[in-house]
Amino acid sequence: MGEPGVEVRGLHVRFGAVEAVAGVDLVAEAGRATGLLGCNGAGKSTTMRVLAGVVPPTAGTVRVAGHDVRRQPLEAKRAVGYCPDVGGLVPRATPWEHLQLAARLRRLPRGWEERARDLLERFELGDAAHRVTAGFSHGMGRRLSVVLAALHEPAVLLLDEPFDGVDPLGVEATLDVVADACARGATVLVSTHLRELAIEACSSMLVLRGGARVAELGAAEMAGEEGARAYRALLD
Ligand SMILES: Nc1ncnc2c1ncn2[C@@H]1O[C@H](COP(=O)(O)OP(=O)(O)OP(=O)(O)O)[C@@H](O)[C@H]1O
Repeated sequence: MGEPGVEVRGLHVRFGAVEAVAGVDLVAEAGRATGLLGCNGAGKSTTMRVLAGVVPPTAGTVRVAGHDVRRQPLEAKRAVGYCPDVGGLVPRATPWEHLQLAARLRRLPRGWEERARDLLERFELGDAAHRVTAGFSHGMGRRLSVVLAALHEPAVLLLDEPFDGVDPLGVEATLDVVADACARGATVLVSTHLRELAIEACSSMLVLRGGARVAELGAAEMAGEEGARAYRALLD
């Protein structure tokens, strides 16, 4: 088996007196989607931010596509496509301008426009491609954030709350993006509160509580009423 796409050992993240992440271990394999679940404040977004290179780890080792986020930050960031839980969009820019900027920053070769147009159509954003995002609904913003994360077919795709407030067509398009990424051998992490969508999108789930990992379950173990009860029990 090759190197895991994401490898986190003993991750701690502290913000002043708050320990947001308190010793998380996580190994996510290439070609698979892993869910990050847990209550509000469990440390999911902070873990995602560390993987995306937005927040530095206080302690622990974090490798993304084989690159240490502390020692090789640029290489690690290049390997990642990140949909943050909030923000990330420029209100006065259109989706097409966001895509142009992403393509330039990532030095994408000619031809990226076709994939960009295809993604916009898949996410029903074709008609809004040249409207500033300031007027977007919450769900439209979520969908555009997934498009931007997926544009360059990253080795590691990080989707933080991608389904939040998104309509069924957007959910379907997001599930397709996750499946496509897995099929081409990417490592996918999806943070969500929606257990049923996590089961659809991911083959295994990591449950966090109080900044620490409390369980790792297969999708089947989370399914149905029994799975719902098992998950609920992990949250208390
Ligand atoms: N920049 C920050 N400064 C101070 N505390 C922070 C900061 N970011 C996160 N925290 C704290 O860290 C803890 C974990 O937050 P985090 O956003 O990672 O949780 P989460 O599991 O993503 O929650 P949610 O499901 O509500 O999105 C919380 O107590 C939060 O208040």
